[in-house]
Amino acid sequence: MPKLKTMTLEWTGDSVVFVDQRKLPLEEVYVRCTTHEETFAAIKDMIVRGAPAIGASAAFGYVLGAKEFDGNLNSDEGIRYMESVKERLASSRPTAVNLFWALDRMHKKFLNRLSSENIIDILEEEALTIAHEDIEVNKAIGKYGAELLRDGDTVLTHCNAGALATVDYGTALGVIRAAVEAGKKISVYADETRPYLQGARLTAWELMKDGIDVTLISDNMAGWVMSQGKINAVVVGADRIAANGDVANKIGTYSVAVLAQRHGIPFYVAAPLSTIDLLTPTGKEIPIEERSHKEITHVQGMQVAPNNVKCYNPAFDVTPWNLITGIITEKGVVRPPYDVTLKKLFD
Ligand SMILES: CSC[C@H]1O[C@H](OP(=O)(O)O)[C@H](O)[C@@H]1O
Repeated sequence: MPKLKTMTLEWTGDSVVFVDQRKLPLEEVYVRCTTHEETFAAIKDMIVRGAPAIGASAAFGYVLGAKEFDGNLNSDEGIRYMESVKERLASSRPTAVNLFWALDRMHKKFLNRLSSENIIDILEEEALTIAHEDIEVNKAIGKYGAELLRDGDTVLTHCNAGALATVDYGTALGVIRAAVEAGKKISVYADETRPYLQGARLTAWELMKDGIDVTLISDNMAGWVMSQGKINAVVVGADRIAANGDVANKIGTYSVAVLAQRHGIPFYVAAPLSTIDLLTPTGKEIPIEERSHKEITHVQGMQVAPNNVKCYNPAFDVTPWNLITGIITEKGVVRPPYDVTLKKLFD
């Protein structure tokens, strides 16, 4: 009996199993990780992706690392080994702060309780707590966000900030789910989100499975759709929110925010407090991951560009705080000045 099983991942006690999100929606293939190195690879290769999902996955990877150690974890060697496990998992992807938040939390628990005989059980419990908390947090985000949407609204979203980007339920899609659960008729326009196509492959798939009205568009259609008056609000996820409210999210989010402002459409970011990084002052300091050029030159393995063409593939961009109408968190919706209101969330 798995100790935790959701659409995104399953914790069995000695492995973490992911649905391979690279293969969705055409194939549901599962990948079992029994070591921290395999979990590192699953995050790096985007078998599992999405800021909160990455954080929870790394937490389970940390537990697997502790289980691998052949010796006494309560020793200098054991402490050095767990520091190496933390650093290895932290090196999988640089932008989503949830990864570092979860690993810091796991490592703090390890250092505080390493003399306990059942340290591995304690670490497993902490990873499960992180996972279960994520689901509850997403439902709270959904509740607050749903209050911003009216019956009959059409929402545009970018990338996938759904159940597959979290342990379950989703952040931006959690807002849409909660509004529908509250009885509101909500339609969604989903950007396909080149180059990795999280919108086409994951968001459209999730919403159709839930019976929520979704229209898939290519990224370059967002402006035209807005100019036709089809969109009432934009709701997206986040990978890291800086102390001043600048938001790093999937590449293309910034363009959507500019278009939303141009058309007088409210632009909301849905994210848990674990995505807010008060130690990063502004978006300028957020590390932006660059990924393989093959993600641009190939679509699902089919080459669509000339051999050796020069490419630039930033996986994220930064939306300045002054383009963001509100940030929907599990503690409510915060509005500018974010350098003040975000800090208050942690009082
Ligand atoms: C709920 S966070 C989802 C966030 O993560 C995605 O990035 P990636 O698919 O590269 O992990 C994207 O930025 C989403 O908004």
